[in-house]
Amino acid sequence: MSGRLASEYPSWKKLQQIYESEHSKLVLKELFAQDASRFSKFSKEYVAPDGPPVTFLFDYSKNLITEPILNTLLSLVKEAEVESYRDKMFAGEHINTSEDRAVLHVALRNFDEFKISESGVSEVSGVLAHMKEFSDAVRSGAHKGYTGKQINTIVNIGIGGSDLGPVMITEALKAYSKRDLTAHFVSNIDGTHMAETLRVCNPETTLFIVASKTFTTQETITNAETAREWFLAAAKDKVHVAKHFVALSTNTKAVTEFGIAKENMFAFWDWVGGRYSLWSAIGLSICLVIGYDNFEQLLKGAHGMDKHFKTAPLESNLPVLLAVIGIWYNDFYGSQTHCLLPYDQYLHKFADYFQQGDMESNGKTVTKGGHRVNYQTGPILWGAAGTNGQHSFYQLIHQGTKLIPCDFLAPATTLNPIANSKHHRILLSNFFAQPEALAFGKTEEQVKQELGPNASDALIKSKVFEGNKPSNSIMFPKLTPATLGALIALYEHKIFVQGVVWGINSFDQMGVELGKVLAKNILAQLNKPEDVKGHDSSTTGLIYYYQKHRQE
Ligand SMILES: O=P(O)(O)OC[C@H]1O[C@H](O)[C@H](O)[C@@H](O)[C@@H]1O
Repeated sequence: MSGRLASEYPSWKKLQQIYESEHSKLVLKELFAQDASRFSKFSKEYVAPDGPPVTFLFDYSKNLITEPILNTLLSLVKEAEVESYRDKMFAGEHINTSEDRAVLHVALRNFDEFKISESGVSEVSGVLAHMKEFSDAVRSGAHKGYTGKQINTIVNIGIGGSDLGPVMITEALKAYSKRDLTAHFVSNIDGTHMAETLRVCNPETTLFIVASKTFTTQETITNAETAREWFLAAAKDKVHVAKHFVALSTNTKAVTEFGIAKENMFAFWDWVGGRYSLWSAIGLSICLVIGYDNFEQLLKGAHGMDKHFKTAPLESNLPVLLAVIGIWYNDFYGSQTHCLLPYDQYLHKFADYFQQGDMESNGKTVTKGGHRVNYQTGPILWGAAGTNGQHSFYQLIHQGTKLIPCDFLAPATTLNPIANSKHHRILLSNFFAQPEALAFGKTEEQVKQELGPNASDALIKSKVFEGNKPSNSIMFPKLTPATLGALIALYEHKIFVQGVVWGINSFDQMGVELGKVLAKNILAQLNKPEDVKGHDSSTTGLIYYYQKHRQE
């Protein structure tokens, strides 16, 4: 975040040389054979410094690294002054320079421990108390709808960071949820999303949560207006809106103009980035689903990781290690993508969530100093819950032409030990087997032995696994709210470290704007062909086709 080009650091140049001279010799099978203590050297157990008990094992031994490579990567982190920028973030300095804002999602889960002086920080506990009071009232049935019935359905209307976090967490922590409260999440402007949701809602028992940091996002405001119309068609009197609509936002004026009273608004501040906002009032739907106490555990789990990130030396700092291993593949091996593979059905939205977290943060081409980078920045992030991916895209990871580093995550104990935990043992056997197969593969010799003397050469070749595909494995005892909080914070800080090394601003998202502006202009031209002006022939042709075929 210094704005310097990463390629100018001495360690970057050294890493390039190391890669060129050594990468063909970096063979996992040999690295493991040469060093019996490789696992203990390249794995760490995280134990939360305090707060709710959280622990997990981070095994990074199946990576194409040696101690000298790792040390050089850590020198890169030093040269990029990551520690100093980390301290600036925790101190509330305005490290989001293009928007002149602090970056303080850590203040949302701080419980007054780190001293941070930025306006709004002292209001965090008040908003948490408001969230507790309101979620308790809805969950207990004390908060009633306009006909006196209990609320049994919530609809969170939001998009991007005002949707993905709550969706991911409410899925991940479903085991802790109030099962008689149904939660829906409407994000897309496509009317289908709202229409299909309203079809299963009853206006007397539904609470709408309008979640938008800016309260100007076209999708969210349009969806909220439609929901209000639908509600008023049944409730008739506007006075009832107060019991059925709340807002989560930084924009009091726009919330009030929409018709939601200040008492029904849960505030947050401009120093909370959208993709880092699940810890803020944006987490209200999470509180409603899992209860405030579990939400607080989630925050405390993340806070433990914040403390670790803030104080652990670089060589044992887990977000730093995760970040530099990612940089090694992204910038030196030329890997374009990174795969997140949780072996836990509850985490099936984990990769979707970090698609925004990582790609919106580090998908940048200019440094903070305005220079175009001459190296790769953020990876393309993707993934799915195991074992489903094994029956679809893993083929390419195993035998395709691309190097795809993977992170495997799994709980030792399942929250659903059905059939005597048989399912879980099968699941975990796959969690152990896949990284092993990726790393060590299967040689031509082994295939020949298996197939016998009559097998054709082509068949033998098709069954060879080259191996040497890197991965991290993260294993935790059980998926608890605090463990999930720590894992999310681990990846958040990984993104931070990588952004600082690449010299980019991980906290703005200018790239999202152009499409929004063009869409607004086109919306005003959709009525008549003669209004369609100022576009290339392709865009004009597409709009004409729509105008010819639409039926409204
Ligand atoms: O919460 P809102 O202000 O409605 O913003 C929702 C989303 O919209 C934008 O396009 C941003 O790129 C996202 O970072 C943000 O999360």
